[in-house]
Amino acid sequence: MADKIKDAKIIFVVGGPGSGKGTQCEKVVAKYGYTHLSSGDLLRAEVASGSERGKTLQAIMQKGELVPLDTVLDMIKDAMIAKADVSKGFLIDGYPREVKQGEEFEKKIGAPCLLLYIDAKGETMVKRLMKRGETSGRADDNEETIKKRLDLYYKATEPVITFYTSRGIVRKPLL
Ligand SMILES: Nc1ncnc2c1ncn2[C@@H]1O[C@H](COP(=O)(O)OP(=O)(O)O)[C@@H](O)[C@H]1O
Ligand SMILES: Nc1ncnc2c1ncn2[C@H]1C[C@H](O)[C@@H](COP(=O)(O)OP(=O)(O)O)O1
Ligand SMILES: [Mg+2]
Repeated sequence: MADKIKDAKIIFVVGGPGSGKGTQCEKVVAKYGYTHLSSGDLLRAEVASGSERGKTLQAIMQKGELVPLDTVLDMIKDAMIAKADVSKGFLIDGYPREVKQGEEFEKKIGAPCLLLYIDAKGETMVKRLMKRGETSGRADDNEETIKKRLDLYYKATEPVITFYTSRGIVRKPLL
């Protein structure tokens, strides 16, 4: 099964919470026809299913913490395999959240050819998320959780940008 995605074109899309990852991915999909897979969307679908695993995930996400690496990586891998026959390439949005996630992805699936870094100022991200929270219904779009997500982004996810910059595959789209 995993053979199906062995040579897939992989683009990581990384940025802070509310930086506009999902918004930019939709534009890339419209222009290039790649398959958009958001780790957050996959996790929220599991929560919406009402499963026991979904309940555990919901509690973690509500606190603004990262769910276990194996859970999110398995979900992405399954979603990639399901689309392998029709996909021209994959936009992996919201992953890796920490360097270790990138390393495990490369071991189990393959290497990215590009990392799109969606950059935004902290205050912009907070403003956008508070606004999104008015209608998103997301349990994590509230002031307290937003602060934790932002702290975690700077601590755990920014090193991902540094890691892939040294490999020369980071591009920052001009928005
Ligand atoms: N370039 C932009 N300018 C203004 N608002 C934006 C921009 N990009 C995204 N937004 C808004 O900011 C919020 C977060 O965007 P989203 O794409 O959901 O980010 P992420 O997936 O990174 O959390 C959304 O409400 C979106 O409409
Ligand atoms: N790669 C990943 N590893 C661990 N947890 C993840 C993850 N991607 C998403 N999550 C969990 C924790 C996040 O705070 C939550 C929402 O993710 P998201 O939809 O990508 O949100 P954001 O608006 O912060 O970009 O889901
Ligand atoms: Mg998103």
